[in-house]
Amino acid sequence: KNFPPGPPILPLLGSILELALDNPLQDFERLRKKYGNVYSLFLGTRPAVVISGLKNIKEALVTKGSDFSGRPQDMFVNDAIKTNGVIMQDYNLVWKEHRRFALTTMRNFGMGKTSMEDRIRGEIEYIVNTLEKNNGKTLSPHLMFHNAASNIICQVLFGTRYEYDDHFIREIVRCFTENAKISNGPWAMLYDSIPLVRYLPLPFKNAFKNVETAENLVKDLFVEHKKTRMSGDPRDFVDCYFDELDKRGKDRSSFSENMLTMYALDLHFAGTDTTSNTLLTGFLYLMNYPHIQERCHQEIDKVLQDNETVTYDARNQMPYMQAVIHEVQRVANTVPLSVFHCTTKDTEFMGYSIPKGTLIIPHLASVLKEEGQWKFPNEFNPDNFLNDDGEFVKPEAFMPFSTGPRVCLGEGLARMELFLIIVTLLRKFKFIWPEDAGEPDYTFIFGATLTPKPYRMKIQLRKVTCLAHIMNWSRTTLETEL
Ligand code: HEM
Repeated sequence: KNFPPGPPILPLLGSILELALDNPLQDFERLRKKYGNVYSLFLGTRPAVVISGLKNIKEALVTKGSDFSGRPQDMFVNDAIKTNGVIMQDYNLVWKEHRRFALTTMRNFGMGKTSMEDRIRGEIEYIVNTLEKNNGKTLSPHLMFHNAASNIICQVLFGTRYEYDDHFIREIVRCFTENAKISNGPWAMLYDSIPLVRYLPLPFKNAFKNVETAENLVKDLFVEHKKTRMSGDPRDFVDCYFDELDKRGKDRSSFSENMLTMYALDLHFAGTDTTSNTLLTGFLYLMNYPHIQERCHQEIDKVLQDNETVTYDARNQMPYMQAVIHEVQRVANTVPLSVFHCTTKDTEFMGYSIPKGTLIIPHLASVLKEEGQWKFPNEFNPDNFLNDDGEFVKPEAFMPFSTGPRVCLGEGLARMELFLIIVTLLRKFKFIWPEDAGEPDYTFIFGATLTPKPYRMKIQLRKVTCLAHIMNWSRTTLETEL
């Protein structure tokens, strides 16, 4: 009663036939135009409310944050991850304690401070090496960026990085890629809509096996950590968690080794595809808007001059670069439907009644292109983030990390990664759309995150202007020649 309007509901299927399974984003937009910024859908027998537009998303996720910050608990994805970890944890003490722990830990490790920067810069050296080896040639950057994002989060979690053919990382990536596909596909939909099928040996069982495989791999790492850790002198996130377990003694509240296993996998999953897909989108646009890339080069050269390292602080002197990176995130639209929320109690919203346990889909994509919020909603244009004086400004509608109590926990880390990687690479290289590549395709492959279609980029070392750069360039060029 008084539930938001929506398309007709079929028995068992609900309104699922309204959505194209391979990419429902256009359907979400079509339904928004027909039923308004707050409308309902039935995913099988499960009621859901889709919320679009800045005003409504803010009202739900911020103003009524405690009513709207739950997570659904009886879906395929919960059973697959056994409801440990933080991403799918309900709005409860376990979530609160673990979220606070991660934020404090990452801050102490330098979330916004130098040591986190060093971890990121260390990984950037590997990207630079790869690009230098390909000077004058073309390469496909997908694996390179994926590996870099994965390694940065591995450095934070486990204090180590991995070559891409390493068994550990290959298996983790395989498990998550397969599970992301199963979670977004028809088997998960069937699992969620018709509870009886859950007991049948259908392909979704593979997802449970994959989670077990990933858990066992991480548990092996914990064994190693326990052998070498020094209590009170943590090297990484896992050590910090063990210190926390020691500190809590018998009264561990929600902290446990099982929880850590899924938590580590959660953070790795959340921090890899998101960041790497944003980077891929960034370089796709920078190559095809050479005048924007050229302006980035000019600002970087002017601000950094012959400073050897790129620091995160330098962003405050680079309004244009900041605008470009934010614009990349706006068009990348990496997590278009956020992570699904759930109402924690019966609540009133925009004149509608929404019962406790209703699935909430924050349609972030609608805000990132909302008419009236942006100067150029449908263009790639850094002016969206610059005022008339050329200063960087961030409109309220910039919410690729979502908003409210559930806002992305890795936002600080992700922003630092994007700035350091993009600026360091643009400082050293020019990225060119290959002559034989045809027209660029800006459409995305739909999944838990949006991925740009595969592309190649041509690498050209820039004519270097400062001494530190010349020295560095000569050494690496010489090494390559040798
Ligand atoms: C460009 C990169 C990234 C984007 C666009 C992004 C976006 C998002 C979004 C939209 C959500 C859902 C928020 C909600 O439920 O309302 C989220 C949640 C989350 N993100 Fe990110 N993210 C990024 C990078 C990262 C990184 C690097 C980490 C790892 C440290 C991370 C960890 C998480 C976690 C743990 C959550 C769940 C938070 C909770 O449920 O309380 N993310 N992210």
